[in-house]
Amino acid sequence: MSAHGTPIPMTSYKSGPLKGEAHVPGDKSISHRSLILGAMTVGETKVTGLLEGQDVLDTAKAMQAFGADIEKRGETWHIHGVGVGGFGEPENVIDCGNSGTGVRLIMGAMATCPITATFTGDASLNKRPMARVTDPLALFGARAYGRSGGRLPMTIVGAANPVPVRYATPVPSAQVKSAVLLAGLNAPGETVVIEREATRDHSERMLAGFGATITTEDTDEGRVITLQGRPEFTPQTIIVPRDPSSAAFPVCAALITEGSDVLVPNIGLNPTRAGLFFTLQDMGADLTFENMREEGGEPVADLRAKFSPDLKGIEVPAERAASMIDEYPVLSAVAAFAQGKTHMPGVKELRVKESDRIDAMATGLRAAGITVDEGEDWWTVHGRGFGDVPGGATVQSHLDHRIAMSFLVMGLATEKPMSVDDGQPIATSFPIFEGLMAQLGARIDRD
Ligand SMILES: O=C(O)C1=C[C@@H](OP(=O)(O)O)[C@@H](O)[C@H](O)C1
Ligand SMILES: C=C(OP(=O)(O)O)C(=O)O
Repeated sequence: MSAHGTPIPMTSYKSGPLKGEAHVPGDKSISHRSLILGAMTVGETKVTGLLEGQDVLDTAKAMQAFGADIEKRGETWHIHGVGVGGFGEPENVIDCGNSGTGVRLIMGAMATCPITATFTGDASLNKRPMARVTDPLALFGARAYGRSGGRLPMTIVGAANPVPVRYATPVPSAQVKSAVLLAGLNAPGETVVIEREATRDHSERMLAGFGATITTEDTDEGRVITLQGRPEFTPQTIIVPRDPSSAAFPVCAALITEGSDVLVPNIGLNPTRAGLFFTLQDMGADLTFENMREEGGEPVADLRAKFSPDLKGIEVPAERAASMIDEYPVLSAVAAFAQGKTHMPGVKELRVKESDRIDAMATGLRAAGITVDEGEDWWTVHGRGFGDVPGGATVQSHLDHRIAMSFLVMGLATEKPMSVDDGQPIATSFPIFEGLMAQLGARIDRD
């Protein structure tokens, strides 16, 4: 969805106590992958709990353009796929809207099919680097023609006779890893991806679920993932777990608002995703995992977050970065209410998300009265402690849902309200954010 409508300015006001249950939507990463793998499978894959955020809806549309039949009946999405290597050539440009995951995974999935497709996105996506994906796709035999700097719009000419690839990812990125694995599906023989730092492993888990032969081995080189090409996929019934990256917002809101006690049920605690929650506990948050269990091969718990007035700033371990990469914006908002400094190293990937997230957060935090230091690969938030964060700023969301939601959560506990210039991007990942927060007792208004 490239067309960006009228901005929606929003303001959040000191609130609390927040009480009740927050039922957040389905996991965005798993939702994209369900649609793409379903589209690569002959027969009917059924998905419930799919995130109906704009990013995922754009991926659904794209899969239809490549030939899959996708329909929602009742609460279930039904996908009739075309098989591995069966994608047809889209008649039109594929618009992935705001979604890095969507465009990069789909490029991978089509790169070993004998077809050509052109991709575009919104103003944010068209600034993001794509060479990280097109470089390894070239090794399969695919060609990419984009704007300078490897930016969208971009045309990919798929390899007619793909060869398998062995690729060590130069950046810690599940999107790059997944693009290579999806391309490897239609290459004969063994495709190998090596990642120095483990990133989210939803693709590996789901590929195995659909019937691919895929192994993961931790070695001195890093994590080595080996996939056998040209598998026979079996349609699946998928229940998408709730998104820990969305859960982060009500959890953090509860920690910083006086008297709060919020339960966020059924949250996936896959270790490659759960870093924020351990970091908050390290800061002294009253955050507990209740009813720990296993569902669909993933650890799941109900999160209980209570007002935590004595948070302390910490050193966030760099090796934890990949497991909480999307949560640094909201963590930095919480860090403003902690005593002392929170130092966050090893995070240069934050500079190439929907916005430069270090710059976007640092600018807004400073406007709200918080000192922030930053370098290319790190930043430090100087917390002022609970009850001493001025707020009173209007900040830019830069077409970035997580920036918008982070400042709106922050404003629930600052002395003066916090405003964002545009809350519209929230719909990409968390379309029910406003209603859910209101139900808990948060005052977040459209201006
Ligand atoms: O694979 C995925 O589903 C995602 C991977 C991460 O991006 P990178 O691969 O760029 O780190 C993350 O930031 C994004 O929200 C979702
Ligand atoms: C980085 C994100 O998404 P994407 O890369 O898919 O745009 C995100 O959701 O925080």
